[in-house]
Amino acid sequence: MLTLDNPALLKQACYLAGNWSAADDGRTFAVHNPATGALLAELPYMGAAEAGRAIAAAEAALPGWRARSAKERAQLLRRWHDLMLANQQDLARIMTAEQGKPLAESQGEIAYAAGFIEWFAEEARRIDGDVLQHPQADKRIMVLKQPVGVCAAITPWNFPAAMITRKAGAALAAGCTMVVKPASLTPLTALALAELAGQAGIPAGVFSVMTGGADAIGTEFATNPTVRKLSFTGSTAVGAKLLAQCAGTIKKVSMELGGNAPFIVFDDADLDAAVDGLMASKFRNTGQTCVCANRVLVQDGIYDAFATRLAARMAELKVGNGMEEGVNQGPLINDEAVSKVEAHIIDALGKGATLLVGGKRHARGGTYFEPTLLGDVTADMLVAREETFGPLAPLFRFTTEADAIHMANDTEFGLASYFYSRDIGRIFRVAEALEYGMVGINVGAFSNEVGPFGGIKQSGLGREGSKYGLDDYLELKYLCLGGIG
Ligand SMILES: NC(=O)C1=CN([C@@H]2O[C@H](COP(=O)(O)OP(=O)(O)OC[C@H]3O[C@@H](n4cnc5c(N)ncnc54)[C@H](OP(=O)(O)O)[C@@H]3O)[C@@H](O)[C@H]2O)C=CC1
Ligand SMILES: O=C(O)CCCC(=O)O
Repeated sequence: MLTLDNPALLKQACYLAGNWSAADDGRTFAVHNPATGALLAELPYMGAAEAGRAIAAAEAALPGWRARSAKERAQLLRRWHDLMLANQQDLARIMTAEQGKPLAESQGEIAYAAGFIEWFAEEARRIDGDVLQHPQADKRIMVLKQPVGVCAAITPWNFPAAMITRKAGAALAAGCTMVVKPASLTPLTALALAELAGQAGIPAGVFSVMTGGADAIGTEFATNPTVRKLSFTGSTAVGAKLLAQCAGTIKKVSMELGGNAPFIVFDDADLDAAVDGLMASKFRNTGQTCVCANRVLVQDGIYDAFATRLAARMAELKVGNGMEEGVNQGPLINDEAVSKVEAHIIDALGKGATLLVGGKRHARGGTYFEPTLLGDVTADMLVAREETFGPLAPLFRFTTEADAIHMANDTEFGLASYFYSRDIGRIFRVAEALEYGMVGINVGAFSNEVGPFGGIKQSGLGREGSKYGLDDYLELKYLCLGGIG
């Protein structure tokens, strides 16, 4: 049983056009706690018809929302942010219950998620146009920035709050309206955020959250001509499908997809700092993050020392129910996630890797898994190519800087990368050579509302958060004014 200070935050309905609604046919699906298997809620299993109505409500709300002054929109966003922080403990409890991450991480994610709303409330006031010099003296060029219009978003289960606010904060600040479909595994945090948006005074239809059939809702979002932009965070396969579907109505898209992050430790690195950085990067959310280190590349001269220090730190990790005090590794999200980690370990050991720590399902049962360290991992193993999305750190050995850059870039993905070095020349050379949207240099965690988050290659399109994140929700309009002279 989930105990909350404000039980009204635990929803059993969807928030469409400002009303709490059931599916048209009354169908529901169950949401379970991955730590215990307990049933948390039965939620509406909606489809294309309800998605079409949510989009129509977002269209109806658009003229009023975009006509408000930037200051008014900013004030409402600010109120939403404040309510998120006022309800931080309950939101974190809901998140840990449905997602499994330790409560401290959930509390951190609520603060991170609220940070995007606060940031875009501030940025809303600075959506300024431009006046440019025309090549002819009697004319002027003006550039206006206007909201894209109705937006839709599909979000994943690994960050149930922040992946919504990073999109919705920018959309609402720009003057767009938005319909969100959260992951079916973690919809309760999203619905609690919708409750708070309503309490903040964000008008009906400006922000809606609907749950149900991913394929039907996704197809409606991607093909309905009223939707002018679709923003997606999730797997590359689903992102590619949505991108193709969006082509029919030439929508703007933002895609934040899978990664295969290299974490490079050079001989000249501060080893303790590198171990700290890897622990932060690899084991955040039990390894279920698209920016988690997926391949740890370690230079020959410090390979053994790094492996020994890392193994000692990993042995300290406490696996358990995220609601328990002191736990820093929760369960994996489901059985498929466990199977993928197991498959990567079995494949690597079969091809010559060595097991240094962990390696199997945790004695607690369920979807708990032992934090695992593998040595002597090579490019022919599955873990070199695929995102593990679990608590597995594979160590690859390299000799030269050129080898490290080649190995790091040898993937179709380009989201996050990390390296540790104290040589300033190397820092510039390697940072410029890495084919990634984000590079952590002597840091293992870089996510915040100010930095532009996003990837290249098959990791996606567009940037979220930061002063650049608003651009994805704005259109430029060119006005040419004559007859001045
Ligand atoms: N970039 C990232 O942050 C993430 C990457 N991943 C990667 O993807 C792998 C698989 O995770 P998974 O949860 O299956 O990711 P998915 O891409 O399947 O799910 C992400 C979101 O997309 C929705 N979705 C699923 N199928 C469709 C569809 N046909 N049309 C429209 N929307 C759809 C899901 O809805 P529903 O939940 O209802 O199925 C969910 O809201 C992970 O192991 C990881 O490697 C996963 C999550 C986040
Ligand atoms: O895995 C993800 O897609 C969420 C990104 C986490 C972050 O914002 O750091």
